[in-house]
Amino acid sequence: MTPPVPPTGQAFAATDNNDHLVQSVNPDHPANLIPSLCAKFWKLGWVTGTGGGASIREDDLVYLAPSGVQKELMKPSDIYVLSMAAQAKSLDRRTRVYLRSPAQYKPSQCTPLFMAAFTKRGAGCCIHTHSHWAVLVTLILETQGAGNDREFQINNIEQIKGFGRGFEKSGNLGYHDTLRIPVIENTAHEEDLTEFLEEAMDKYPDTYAVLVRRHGVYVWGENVHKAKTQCESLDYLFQLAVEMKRLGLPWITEIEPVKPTRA
Ligand SMILES: CSC[C@@H](O)[C@@H](O)C(=O)COP(=O)(O)O
Ligand SMILES: [Zn+2]
Repeated sequence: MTPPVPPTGQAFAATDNNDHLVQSVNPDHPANLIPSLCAKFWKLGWVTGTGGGASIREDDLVYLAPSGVQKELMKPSDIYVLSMAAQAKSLDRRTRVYLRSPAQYKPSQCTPLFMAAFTKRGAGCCIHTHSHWAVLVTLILETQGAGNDREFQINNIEQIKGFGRGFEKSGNLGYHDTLRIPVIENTAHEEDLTEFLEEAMDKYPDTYAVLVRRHGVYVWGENVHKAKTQCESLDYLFQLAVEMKRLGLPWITEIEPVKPTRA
């Protein structure tokens, strides 16, 4: 049955809170998957101290975590649900049209940033981490001065093959391709990052991630599997890059594609 859509800008009454949207025995249902993924991400240091999070889109429905909660302890009943179609009809894009809204919480402050990945890239999942490695990479870039601090670049590392070529392109990057991730400056309030994230997406149409200086990273993918594996690949590369910097090794190297020869 299609869930009822509330009029623009209005919330459902508590008695009509569409609880069925977050009730499923399927572990892959977004309302079950967001808590279980965040519990895994917490162990990686990605969603420490209520920071970071994840959102999933399935067709028209977007599933979101509450704001300021311990993301590793969330329950399916804590999850917000909104309709993209109802949202698109809303005159004020800052007014969110929730089909389900747990009364005791507020929705994640990352909501407009997750929505940017869903609307501009058709993503099925977006992950936000406060990983030390992501933050450290932005700090290292900062020391390289204006002009060189707005993009992370790395090439000739096997894990780069963990990334898709780009939006609406098939296949993955190759070993010799350069992975480029834009960096935006942090703002006092999470939602104020939205216009800068969208600007970076326009400037880098093929990127699946945007770094936020001294804050973390947003990573998306066409489905949960791709968002998660791209986020893992990126975290691996960020950690490697920090260690390479410590060892005085460059992130970009001029290695000509060579045919391996037998000894
Ligand atoms: C540790 S507070 C972090 C928040 O300000 C924000 O950056 C964040 O990532 C999570 O926001 P939230 O609204 O709790 O989902
Ligand atoms: Zn954050």
